[in-house]
Amino acid sequence: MSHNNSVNVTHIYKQFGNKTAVKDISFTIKHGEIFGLLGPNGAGKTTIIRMMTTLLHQDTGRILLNGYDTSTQSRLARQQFSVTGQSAAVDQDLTARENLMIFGKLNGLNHAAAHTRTTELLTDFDLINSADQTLATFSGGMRRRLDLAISLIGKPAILFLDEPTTGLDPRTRKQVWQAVRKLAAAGSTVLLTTQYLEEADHLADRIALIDHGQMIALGTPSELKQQVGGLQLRLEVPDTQRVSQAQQIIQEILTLPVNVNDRTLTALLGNVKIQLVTQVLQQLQAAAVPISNFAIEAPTLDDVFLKLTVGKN
Ligand SMILES: Nc1ncnc2c1ncn2[C@@H]1O[C@H](COP(=O)(O)OP(=O)(O)OP(=O)(O)O)[C@@H](O)[C@H]1O
Repeated sequence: MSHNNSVNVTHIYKQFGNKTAVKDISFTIKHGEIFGLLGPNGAGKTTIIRMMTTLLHQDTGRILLNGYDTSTQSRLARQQFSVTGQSAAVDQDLTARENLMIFGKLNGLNHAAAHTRTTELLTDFDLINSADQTLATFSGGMRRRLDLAISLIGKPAILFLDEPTTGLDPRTRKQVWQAVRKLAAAGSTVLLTTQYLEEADHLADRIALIDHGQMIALGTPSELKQQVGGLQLRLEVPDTQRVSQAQQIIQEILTLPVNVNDRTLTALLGNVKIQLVTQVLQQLQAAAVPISNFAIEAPTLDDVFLKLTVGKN
């Protein structure tokens, strides 16, 4: 069956008693896309995922996974996905290969098919050289890669990935990111929930920001950052006597508000042409205003998160 979108979520609502946990959420995810679902604690992410994975019924609205309705065709919908949690039910005393073989058979593969798939996954996740070691000897990163491999044994079209790198060091985190990218490149659709905005920034093609059960932003990481105001100019004038002169020069050229904090001047550049910044530097030099620090900074997803969700919780 072929469908334009891998996931279609349309106007879903969920109420617990008199608390509306999810309010009119809609989004689509394309085949092979990595989609990030972000939001502060209690925003409604888990409730959305539970409805998408058929563990909970939405009150109204519709969820289609590869065209199958999670409410009316739940068995077929369930065949479309796999869920990777923070702790897969693996056996510490068995080797990586043995664990994969067991899950292969649990997924209905015969011995030969389970063997082939196990070797494929061990290779894909760079575990082939440690395949016959027991999990007790595995590092956190190796364990996480094995968890991912296990959730892929039945070749799911859609993968729900919950906090895949929590507790991992930066190096092993990057290994997991690489494995996820490889997966999506091979055509799997990935729905990622994470507390690390940097992770979503690196991995997700698009991000939905949820707060109080509602979608408050949806876009690529760079589109979301644009909402904060794009690039920011920051410069420092060491001589406090000259700060207001510098502020005036910058304001005149950029025709933008310039904030002053002690010796540091900042201005959100918005749609201002970057060439104008060169003029700022030339004018400051012509006026003999010394500068001790200069930067043009891109906002981070943290800035987006703070701007769009702060004060509402
Ligand atoms: N079974 C339930 N009964 C009553 N209230 C619930 C239930 N499940 C969730 N809620 C409430 O719904 C809201 C959304 O919760 P949810 O767990 O979906 O948030 P979350 O975004 O996953 O949060 P976190 O990041 O902390 O896991 C919260 O206010 C929560 O208390």
